[in-house]
Amino acid sequence: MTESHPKRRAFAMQKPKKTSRRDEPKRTERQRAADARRRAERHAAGNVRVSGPKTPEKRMAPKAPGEVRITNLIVDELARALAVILKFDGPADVLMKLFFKSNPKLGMRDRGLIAEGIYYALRRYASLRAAMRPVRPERAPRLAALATLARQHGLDAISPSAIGPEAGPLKNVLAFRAEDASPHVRSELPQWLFDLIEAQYEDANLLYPAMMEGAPLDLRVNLLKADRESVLETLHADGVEAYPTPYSPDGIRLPTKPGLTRWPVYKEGLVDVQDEGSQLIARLLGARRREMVCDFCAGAGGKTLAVGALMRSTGSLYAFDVNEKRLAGMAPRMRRAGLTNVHPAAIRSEQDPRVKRLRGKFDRVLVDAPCTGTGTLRRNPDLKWRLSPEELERINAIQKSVLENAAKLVKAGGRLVYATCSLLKRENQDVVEAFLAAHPDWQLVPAKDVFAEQRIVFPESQWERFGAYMQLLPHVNNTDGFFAAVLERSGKAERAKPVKQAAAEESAE
Ligand SMILES: C[S@@+](CC[C@H](N)C(=O)[O-])C[C@H]1O[C@@H](n2cnc3c(N)ncnc32)[C@H](O)[C@@H]1O
Repeated sequence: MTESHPKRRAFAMQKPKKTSRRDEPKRTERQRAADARRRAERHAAGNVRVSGPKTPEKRMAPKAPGEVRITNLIVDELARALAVILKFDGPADVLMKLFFKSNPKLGMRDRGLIAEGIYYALRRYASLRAAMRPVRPERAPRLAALATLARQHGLDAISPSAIGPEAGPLKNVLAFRAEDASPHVRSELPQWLFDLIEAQYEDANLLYPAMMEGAPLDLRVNLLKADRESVLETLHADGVEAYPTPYSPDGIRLPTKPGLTRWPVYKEGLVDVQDEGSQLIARLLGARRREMVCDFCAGAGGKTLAVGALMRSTGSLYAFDVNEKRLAGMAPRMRRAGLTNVHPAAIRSEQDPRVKRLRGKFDRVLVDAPCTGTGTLRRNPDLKWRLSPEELERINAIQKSVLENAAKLVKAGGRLVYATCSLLKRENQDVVEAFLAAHPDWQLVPAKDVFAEQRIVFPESQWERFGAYMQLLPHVNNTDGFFAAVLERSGKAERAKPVKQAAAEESAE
C-alpha cells in the first residue's frame, strides 16, 4: 500500500492534532520561571521525566505482572482504529496493518492491548452496537473504545483520566444486559447469518461462543525436510509449548503465538503455518507420487504446498487461480519449502482456454472454492459484518461454476475434492448434491475411508453426524470450520498422456 492509500489517509487524518506553541495560551512570568526550574531539575536528573502530576500514564503502569492498566493513549489509539475498522468497508487485518504502520512509536504492550481490543469489538459488535444504540459505534469511537476495554478488562482497569467526560455515557452503555437482547445479538451475528446457522446446527448454542474465541496457531511440518517428532523436539528444546495436532499426522499446535517467522524451523522451511483443517483437506486429496494434480483455486498456495509435499515433490502439480497477485505469493513459499513440482498459472476464469486444453488429464483436482469464510470467524471476525445474503448468492454461483468446470479436468477414475471454509450448507452439501444429481458418472467417496487409508481416525460420532462428508467445527474439533467432499469420476483409471503431448495434439486439431 502506498502513502496515498485511502485508508492510510483515513488513519492519518484522525491522528490527534499537534498543537503548535502559537496555539497555546500565553504563559505568565511566574509560569515561565516554574517551567525553567522544572527543565533544570530534569536535566540534573539525567533528562528523565520524573513521575509527578505531568505523567499520569506512568502512575497507571502495572503494579503486578500481568495486571492490565488501560492508559489514555490506549483509549485514544483504539478509538482511532475503531473509527475506520468498524465501517467494515475493507478487511480488518489489512486495516490493522495500516493502522499499526501509521503508529510506529507504539510500544509492544500497547500494540497488543489495542489489537486485542479491535478483535474484541469485532467479535462482539452486535452487542456493542445494541448497547450504544442509537449511536453507531464508529460515529462515537472513543465511547466504543472505552466500552470495549471496560467489557474486556473491567472498568477499574481504565485510568479515570482516560474516561473523563465519557463517564456518564459509558455507564449507560455498560448497563446494557445481553440477556435482554434478541438471540442474534446474544450470538453476536447478523440476523440473516444467525437464521441460517440456527436452522442448520442443533448444537449452534455451543458453536456461537467457540466462534468468538481466538484460534490456536497450527503448523504443518514439511515432510520433504523434517518429521513431526524432530520439530517437536526442537521446539521443546527452545522452551516453546507445542503439541501434536489430534488428527493431522503432520500438524503441531502452539497455544501461544511466538514470533514464528524468526525461528530457524520456519526460515529453513521445516514448517509452515496452516490450520489443522486445511492440512486434512490436503490429505483428503490423497495425491500420490508422480501423479498429475491440479489445485484449481490455489491462492497463495497454502494447500498446494501441503499437497506438493505429500507428492514428495514428484509428478506435476498445477496451481491455478484468477488472482495473479495472490498466486505470485506462492513462489517464495515454494522455494522455502524446497518444492520443485509446482506450476503456478493465472487463469482468466474457470473457463480459461488453458483449463479447456487440460480436460481429462488429471488424476486429482482440488477445488478449494471461494466462499463466505464463515468457518474462519475466530480469525476473521469482521467477515460476519461484511457479508450479506446477496454476497452469499454471488459466491454460491461462482462455486457451482468452478466445480462444474474443474471437474472436466479429471480423467476417468480420477478424484476431485470440493472444499470450503464455510459453515453453510448452501455452499457445501447443496453444491455437491446439485453437482452429483447433474452428473451420474460421479460418486461420493466417504471421507472416512480416505482418512482410514492414511491412518487418520476421527471418533465415530463425526461420521454419524456428517455421513460421507468431512465437516470440521470449532466447538467439536478445535479447528476452523471446514467442509470437504471427495468425488470420484467413474471409469477405469488410465495414465494420462504427458501434458505437452496433449497440448500439441490440441493445437494440431
Ligand atoms: C479459499 S481461497 C483459496 C485458498 C488456498 N487454496 C489456500 O489454501 O491458501 C479461494 C481462491 O479461489 C480463487 N478464485 C475465485 N474465483 C475463481 C475462479 N473462477 N477460478 C479459480 N480460482 C478462483 C480466489 O482468488 C481465491 O484465491
